[in-house]
Amino acid sequence: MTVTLDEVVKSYPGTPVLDGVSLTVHPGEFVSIIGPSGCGKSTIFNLLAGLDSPDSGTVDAPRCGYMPQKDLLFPWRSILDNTSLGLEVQGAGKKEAREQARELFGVFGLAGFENARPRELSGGMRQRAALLRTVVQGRDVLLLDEPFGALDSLTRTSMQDWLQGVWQQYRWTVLMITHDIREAIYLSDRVIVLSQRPSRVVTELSIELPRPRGVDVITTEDFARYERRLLAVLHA
Ligand SMILES: Nc1ncnc2c1ncn2[C@@H]1O[C@H](COP(=O)(O)OP(=O)(O)OP(=O)(O)O)[C@@H](O)[C@H]1O
Repeated sequence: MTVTLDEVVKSYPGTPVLDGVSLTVHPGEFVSIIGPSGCGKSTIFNLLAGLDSPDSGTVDAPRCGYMPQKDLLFPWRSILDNTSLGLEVQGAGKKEAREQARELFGVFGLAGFENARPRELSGGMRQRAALLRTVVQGRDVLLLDEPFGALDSLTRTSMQDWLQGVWQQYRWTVLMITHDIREAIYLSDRVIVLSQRPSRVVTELSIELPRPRGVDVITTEDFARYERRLLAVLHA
């Protein structure tokens, strides 16, 4: 099912945020949103997740799994119980929820950590656990709000590489917010650039780099060309 925002306008008291934003994400696509700080990226996610409503325009989204910037893992729950929580909230039995989550532990690089507490995990592992919790809920679309924003650059690079690989395998429909142009290019089929607040879509760039992508794609001339185009738009 396709995600669509059509001419969406949204203001908070005294702050016009979205000024007619239109965008589409097709099933199985990986799309990134980049734009200046405060331009309304998280607001778009809140609208898609049904946590807020637009002043005008339409939002048409299937059921979205939302991974917020903070991992929000409960410190007192095991990783298995943290990752099965979303399914339990949706009404699944505890045993069934745990089994479904457990099946993904290998792919998410968490095998053997089922009974660990969040504090025992590295930053990258915590983010993978938060993503696992979102994915296991079986939503049609994943909304990832700066999933790697808080990680150091080496961990971040290996997480991007890992996400590229699992996405290639599962082909989830993903909409991701990032501040990192290279991350957007490396992972996405399409990059959407927003203007300063009140924001509109200024550019959409299709990333036609062959998949699966390895880290060596980052040093290619095609990659550099995409990077230059996005930098030019963002600093126009
Ligand atoms: N619930 C709210 N009530 C009032 N103002 C809000 C609310 N949510 C967001 N805003 C304001 O709306 C603007 C856009 O916020 P939003 O978090 O969507 O931007 P963003 O692009 O995600 O920012 P960043 O890149 O810094 O994470 C900001 O000025 C913010 O202060």
